[in-house]
Amino acid sequence: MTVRVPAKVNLQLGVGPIRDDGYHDLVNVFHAVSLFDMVTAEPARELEVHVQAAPYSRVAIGGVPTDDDNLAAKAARLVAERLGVEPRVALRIRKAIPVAGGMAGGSADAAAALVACARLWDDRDRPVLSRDDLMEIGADLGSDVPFAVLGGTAVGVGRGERLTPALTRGTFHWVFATADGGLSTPAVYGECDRLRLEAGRAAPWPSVSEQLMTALATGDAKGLGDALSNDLQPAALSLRPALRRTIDAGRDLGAIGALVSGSGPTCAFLAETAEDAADLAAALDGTGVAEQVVRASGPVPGATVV
Ligand SMILES: C[C@@](CO)(OP(=O)(O)O)[C@H](O)COP(=O)(O)OP(=O)(O)OC[C@H]1O[C@@H](n2ccc(N)nc2=O)[C@H](O)[C@@H]1O
Ligand SMILES: Nc1ncnc2c1ncn2[C@@H]1O[C@H](COP(=O)(O)OP(=O)(O)O)[C@@H](O)[C@H]1O
Repeated sequence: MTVRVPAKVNLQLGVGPIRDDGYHDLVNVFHAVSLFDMVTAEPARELEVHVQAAPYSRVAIGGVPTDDDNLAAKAARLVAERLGVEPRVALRIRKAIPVAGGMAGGSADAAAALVACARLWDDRDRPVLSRDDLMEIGADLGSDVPFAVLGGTAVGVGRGERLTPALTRGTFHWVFATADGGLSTPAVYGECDRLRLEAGRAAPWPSVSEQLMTALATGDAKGLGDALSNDLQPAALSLRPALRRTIDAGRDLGAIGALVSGSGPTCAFLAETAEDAADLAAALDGTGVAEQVVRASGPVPGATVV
């Protein structure tokens, strides 16, 4: 059973006040893009996790656990528990999504494992677990996991796990600049809180950008480029000042939108056409500001059996 699962970029990441449980209330507009991890699940004597970089990808897999800490392993255990079976499965993960890169690669693998294990263990004719059930189980694994099951473009509220699909038209063309070394998501949220406290600014209550929703619904790439926003960007730049050069380089080379993807350090650039994206990727690669330059388009479906 092999499942293909996409990376995400956040088109809007509005970070509200910190809650009693330590999470922040968000308006999180997720957009799934055509950069995929593959997860294969096959029967085995016990739960095993194997991780490798996808062919032709230069993802550094050093930081990815191969034990029970791997989010895909946690996902397999939760599905087994719900179906009342033993988690006897070997999970083979081929990663193309950068690790700790702000593109939700770990969440993607968890989503893929949920879908793959449910297919492996659930009743084919009368499945116990629906896609909604898998999204609900996913929310216990991480705020971004339900979206990796769903895919497309969607607005997430709460900690990002409560999703409503967004209306979109056409395809958007992206270029991603990866960085050497990741950024820790809790550290970036912590830095966001610290910067707000230092500036004496109360956390605003975020709301969905109408400009963004209109651009998505009409397939207006320029409008989308103008409406992109990420409240975690100042924190990511504070922790990794070199990213400023990457963002500026993309803009100088003609990107119609540029921002840090989620908690970073990957930077995302929007182009008007596929051809513009190819030109931008080639030019950006030549500047040396990125570890790797990757092209992708969106929206694409969530975790899908192939
Ligand atoms: C920032 C975002 C944007 O989509 O993703 P990345 O860019 O890291 O992929 C997400 O909010 C990350 O989601 P995810 O990576 O699933 O986070 P979780 O495992 O749920 O939480 C990890 C930690 O992030 C912080 N966190 C996460 C979500 C949220 N709404 N508020 C938070 O403060 C908390 O410190 C939490 O302990
Ligand atoms: N399957 C997995 N792939 C990547 N990282 C994983 C996985 N399972 C657990 N992790 C841990 O989660 C951390 C964050 O991973 P990732 O989801 O790639 O980043 P981000 O939250 O920035 O999108 C990694 O540094 C790693 O320790």
